[in-house]
Amino acid sequence: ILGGYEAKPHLRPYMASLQLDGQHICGGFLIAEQWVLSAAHCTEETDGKVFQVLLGAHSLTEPEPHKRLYRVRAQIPHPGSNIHNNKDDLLLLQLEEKAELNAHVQVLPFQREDRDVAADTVCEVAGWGTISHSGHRPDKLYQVERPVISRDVCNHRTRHDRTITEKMMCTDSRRKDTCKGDSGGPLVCNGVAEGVVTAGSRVCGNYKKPAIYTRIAPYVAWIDSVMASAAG
Ligand SMILES: CC(C)CC(=O)Nc1cccc(-c2cccc(CN)c2)c1
Repeated sequence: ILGGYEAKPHLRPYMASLQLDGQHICGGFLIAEQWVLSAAHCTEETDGKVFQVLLGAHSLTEPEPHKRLYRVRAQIPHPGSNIHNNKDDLLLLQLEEKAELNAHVQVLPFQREDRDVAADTVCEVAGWGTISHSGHRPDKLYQVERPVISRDVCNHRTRHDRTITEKMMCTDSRRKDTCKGDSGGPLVCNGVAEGVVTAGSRVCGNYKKPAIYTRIAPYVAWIDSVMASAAG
């Protein structure tokens, strides 16, 4: 997160850190007791290894009550996701067991109605992604508020030049922005997850490259069917 600030501990009890060998790779969030939603491109550099999911954390390294690392039973990327574009950039992770819910571990509801969030709506995004252009990785969760920008503005020739589909949304990226390691985290508008951070052009804090999110509502049928099929 660039241009943001340290989050108040445990006010985002749905936040997940996707880790490999104890290292934070991407964000994610709890959508059901045994399911985390994240971004498919987070598996690009994992060389087939399966993530572990840290829940209930504020600091990545310090011991905290209710902080717990879960094994993953299954990792299911959306069938349409690929490394060449940001399309269908979603990843469902089934935990080995149901997460123990408490004050620090909670599910976040996601938007089920497929209607665009109005431009200028101020949403919030949090993550353990880099907090400086030099790539400093924070130990604590950071957050930032960002206004939604219209798809027409985001698709302008000088911005993302018609690559933003109706299944994506954008926020202004002038100074304050998402960055490496924030992928997979939720864009929360009025307390509801509307989008999932995707890397897009993989630049951060440049107003010419607004932040891109995969909208969740268009994927409700896929999410529900995967969770139903693997239930139990
Ligand atoms: C395996 C993955 C972690 C590889 C990856 O995603 N790299 C990478 C590098 C630079 C910026 C970003 C990035 C992420 C989220 C939002 C944005 C843009 N605001 C950029 C992402």
